[in-house]
Amino acid sequence: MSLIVDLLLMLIDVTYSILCAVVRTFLHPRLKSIDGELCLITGAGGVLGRLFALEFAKEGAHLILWDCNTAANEQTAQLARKLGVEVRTYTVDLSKRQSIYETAGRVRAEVGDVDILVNNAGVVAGQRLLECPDELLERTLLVNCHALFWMTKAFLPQMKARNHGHIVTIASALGLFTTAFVEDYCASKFGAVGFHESLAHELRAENHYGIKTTLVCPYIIDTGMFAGCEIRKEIQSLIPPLEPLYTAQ
Ligand SMILES: NC(=O)C1=CN([C@@H]2O[C@H](COP(=O)(O)OP(=O)(O)OC[C@H]3O[C@@H](n4cnc5c(N)ncnc54)[C@H](OP(=O)(O)O)[C@@H]3O)[C@@H](O)[C@H]2O)C=CC1
Ligand SMILES: CC1=C(/C=C/C(C)=C/C=C/C(C)=C/C=O)C(C)(C)CCC1
Repeated sequence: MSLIVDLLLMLIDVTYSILCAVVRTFLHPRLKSIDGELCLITGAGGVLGRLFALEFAKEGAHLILWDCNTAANEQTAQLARKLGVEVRTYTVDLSKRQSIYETAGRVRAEVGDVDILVNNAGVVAGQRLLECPDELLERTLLVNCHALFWMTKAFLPQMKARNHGHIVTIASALGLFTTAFVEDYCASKFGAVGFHESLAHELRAENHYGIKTTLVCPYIIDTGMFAGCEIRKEIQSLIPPLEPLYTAQ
């Protein structure tokens, strides 16, 4: 009996979500202007991070780009500068709390208050749990989940003081449901989703309506991060990987 009720509830939920998506296809939500805003993107040397940087730059936002890969981060910066915005790059290890706090201090001193924070950097161990070195499993939690605490502690106070800001969490569909062999990733992304939801509640409870939050939970994107990941052959063509540019836009 409870299985039938569960199935019915799921059907109502899915139907409602599809209806909302159809309505949004025709009635686009109002876009807010980010012209002149200061936007910090983590993992900006990666595939999605670079595309986010370029999309934000096209809208006139100035950029602060963070990545552990200095060369890739600089490449993103060069591409963004061609679009006429100011860009600063910082090399940082998001798996280390001290590295985050030190770099955040430099940003506050050298550039000023961040308006939009895009927590995009992410990693996956990519090995079976029992064969995976402990450090690699730990790193996934540190980068995908713990870093959200430290980034928010570093930049939310100035947002609260101005009642202005936006915190974007790039989580994953694997923060909403699970599949096999990605225990570290699922644990970290479920953590990211929980973090986002609690933070959104906090901002509402404190009447900080000028600070927005956005949670992004994409399915597999064609960036190479999940290159070996395949779904059942029968449904592969029905749900192909997402295009990186489509996802960023
Ligand atoms: N690709 C996919 O299928 C999906 C991805 N996502 C999420 O989207 C986000 C972006 O993914 P994607 O663009 O594919 O990944 P990429 O690997 O292309 O980009 C991630 C970037 O983050 C950097 N990075 C990794 N670890 C650290 C660290 N400790 N400190 C600082 N920077 C670091 C990487 O540097 P380096 O390359 O040197 O490690 C890289 O430049 C991630 O959060 C991911 O979980 C969500 C759903 C699906
Ligand atoms: C869509 C879908 C499925 C597979 C989902 C997968 C495999 C998602 C992987 C997401 C990743 C790797 C995200 C990275 O952040 C199932 C379970 C077959 C059931 C049918 C719907």
